[in-house]
Amino acid sequence: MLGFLQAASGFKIWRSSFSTETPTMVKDGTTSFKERNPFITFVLGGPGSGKGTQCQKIVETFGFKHLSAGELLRREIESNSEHWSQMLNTIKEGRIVPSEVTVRLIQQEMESSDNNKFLIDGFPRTEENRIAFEQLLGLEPNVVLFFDCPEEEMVKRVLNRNQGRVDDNIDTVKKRLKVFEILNLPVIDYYSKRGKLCKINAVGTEDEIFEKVRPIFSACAGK
Ligand SMILES: Nc1ncnc2c1ncn2[C@@H]1O[C@H](COP(=O)(O)OP(=O)(O)OP(=O)(O)O)[C@@H](O)[C@H]1O
Ligand SMILES: O=c1ccn([C@@H]2O[C@H](COP(=O)(O)O)[C@@H](O)[C@H]2O)c(=O)[nH]1
Ligand SMILES: [Mg+2]
Repeated sequence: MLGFLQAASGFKIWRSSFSTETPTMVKDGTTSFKERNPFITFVLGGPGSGKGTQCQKIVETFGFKHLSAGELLRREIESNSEHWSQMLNTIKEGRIVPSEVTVRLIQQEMESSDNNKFLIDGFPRTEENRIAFEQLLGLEPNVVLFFDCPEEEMVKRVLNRNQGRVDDNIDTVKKRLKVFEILNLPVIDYYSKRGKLCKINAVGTEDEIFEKVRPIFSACAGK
């Protein structure tokens, strides 16, 4: 099944053109990002579960830097960067972009930020993503939020979103849900076993859900 999900994107050819250099290596005496001891939150959940909406509220209340992996990829496509057409096709098909690309984009944003508290929204999508991030940056998340939402509600929210996203249509949403179940749930399960998962019932108003999120960060931010 995993083979089926990844086979059709020509990933092997695409992947081979990325450098394997470890980007966190200390160069010219500068300190590595890891030494900044950043506070990292991964924000997970199916398509339309409300990750972006809740991240916005966390930013406003607790001053985190919000990095949406999907948004970083969409920005790359819009700027016609290398491999933009493969990325666009991958997103249209609801498949997952190779880890090298996504980790590099996230790492660049983190390293260039003055903020040291990060919300990484919609990443890692796969066990391979997770391992790539942890190995390349030498870091693990402090907390993992999981917005748990019924499929029917997620489909309704995505189809009502109206932001012009190429993947907000019923065919792609069905594929994204399948990819979420097969590739992302194992990541959630991994962090659950590591005692890092905060599972939040994502049904209710945006404010009601934020009241479940707030205590997770209040403890460390004193708010
Ligand atoms: N609690 C809620 N109740 C109803 N609608 C919501 C709620 N939270 C978010 N929405 C709406 O649902 C849509 C999807 O929310 P959002 O973009 O935050 O989800 P997401 O998890 O980031 O999705 P994706 O993975 O597709 O980026 C948006 O139009 C948003 O306004
Ligand atoms: O780590 C990631 C994150 C996202 N993608 C691709 O982007 C779309 C949209 O992501 P959203 O989080 O819903 O904005 C997703 O369906 C994937 O195709 C990815 O490949 N890797
Ligand atoms: Mg989102």
